[in-house]
Amino acid sequence: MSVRRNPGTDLRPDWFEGIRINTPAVERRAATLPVRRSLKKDWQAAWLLNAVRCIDLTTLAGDDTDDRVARLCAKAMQPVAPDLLKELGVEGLTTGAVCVYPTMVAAAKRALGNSGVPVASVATGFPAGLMPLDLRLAEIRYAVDQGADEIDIVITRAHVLQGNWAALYDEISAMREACGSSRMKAILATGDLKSFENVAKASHVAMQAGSDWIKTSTGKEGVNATLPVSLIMCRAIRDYQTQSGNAVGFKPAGGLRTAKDAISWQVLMKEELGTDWLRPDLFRIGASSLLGDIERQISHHVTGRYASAHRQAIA
Ligand SMILES: O=C[C@H](O)COP(=O)(O)O
Repeated sequence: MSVRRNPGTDLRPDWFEGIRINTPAVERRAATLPVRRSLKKDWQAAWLLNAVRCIDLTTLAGDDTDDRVARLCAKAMQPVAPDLLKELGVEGLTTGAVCVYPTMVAAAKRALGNSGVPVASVATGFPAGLMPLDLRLAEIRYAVDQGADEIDIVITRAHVLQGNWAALYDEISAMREACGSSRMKAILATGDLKSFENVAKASHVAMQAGSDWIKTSTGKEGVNATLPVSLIMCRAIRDYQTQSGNAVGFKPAGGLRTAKDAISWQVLMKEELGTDWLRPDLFRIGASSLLGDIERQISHHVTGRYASAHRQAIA
């Protein structure tokens, strides 16, 4: 299967400079999403299983070890108990990827073997990104050498806050080049960007510079993924596709913890971008502790009761 890439474009400020956001309208629209669908039971299970295949199962903690990463990878390869999957008639379900720090990539690759589950590595001085550019690029190359299939970069927030779109474009383009054939997600750290206009413009620049996905947050900002900010980013993806013909993926990350969150974000993708954006090549959910609640709800769907805690996912 050929791997989808966004080739990017030249920097085109004319594609985004005129953007104005009607904040109350965005917030009203986002507020309707969690209640928009009263999903029938069977559909609910299907949406939860789909969320699982789109999760970037993540550990990004200072006390990560090879053993913890190996346990995470075991969960990524078998995210839902086999007896539940059998009842649902589902085989071969894995998460979309695992996401780790660069020094954990080799351990993740070893643990995942030939399962086909990709390894995503954060890089570029995650989470703040305040390192000289040559060191950030070297970190990308290190993660790629270790075997990372995907690289989650962070941007220099100051470039956005100062409206320095050329500097932002050049930085992300250089990162894209350093990624080589590994696909790149650009983390905008939207909680740091001060306005919806900045989020929209940074989304456009990141896509023009060749990001394969745009991602909301590191999980370490004061405010991480929200539905209003995700709506802004999805509309930027839609506009960029109209302007350039290229499809770019979306990854909300940070603070997504419940099965209800997983469904709300999928409703957003379906309504704003269409069903192509419910597949792992165009949609990922970055989460360290979402899978447990999803498995709980799937278990309830299959057995009619909630399983005891020891049966639930570590993540
Ligand atoms: O990219 C993924 C995020 O770091 C995960 O954030 P979380 O720990 O709030 O789920």
